[in-house]
Amino acid sequence: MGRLKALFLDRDGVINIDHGYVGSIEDFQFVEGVLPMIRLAQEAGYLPIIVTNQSGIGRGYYSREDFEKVTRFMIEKMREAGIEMNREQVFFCPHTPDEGCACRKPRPGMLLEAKERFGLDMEASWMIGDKAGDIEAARAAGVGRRVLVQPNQALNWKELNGF
Ligand SMILES: O=P(O)(O)OC[C@@H](O)[C@H]1O[C@@H](OP(=O)(O)O)[C@@H](O)[C@@H](O)[C@@H]1O
Ligand SMILES: [Mg+2]
Ligand SMILES: [Zn+2]
Repeated sequence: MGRLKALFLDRDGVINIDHGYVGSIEDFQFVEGVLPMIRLAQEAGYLPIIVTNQSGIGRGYYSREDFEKVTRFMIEKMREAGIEMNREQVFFCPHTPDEGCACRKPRPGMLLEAKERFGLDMEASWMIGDKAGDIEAARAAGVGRRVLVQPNQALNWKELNGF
């Protein structure tokens, strides 16, 4: 039995519309079509894993608790859409760019933490991001397939081999 393969997902601009430092449920709108896409990937054997830069916390725009509230809401909606999702599948970086942390994309820290937690086959895994830094983080973490989407546009995964 091969190790688990992941569908790594950026959050803002991929799962929800990136309005800029989304820190409340009111501002959280799912990108049209993204939930069915994630469900399709899960049915194809991919573990959805969210890796998100949340410098809004470090910048003081919203708190960690605000982020956790939004995350609970997001997970609930994903479950309602038939996706098996829990909090352990969400990794975030609360730091500002100038803190020089290891977890902020384009650094691979969050993806490597997920690899350890779930015993992932990174070569067989995918990354969907809306910024170059998302793709760089995935490449640095050894993720085999990396897709840059237009911000706030869901991808039609039937067109992509592998799903
Ligand atoms: O796309 P992910 O990684 O899920 O999250 C990105 C957000 O944390 C925010 O990242 C910020 O970049 P800076 O962190 O200020 O460079 C800005 O681009 C915001 O518009 C954006 O909402
Ligand atoms: Mg993004
Ligand atoms: Zn960090």
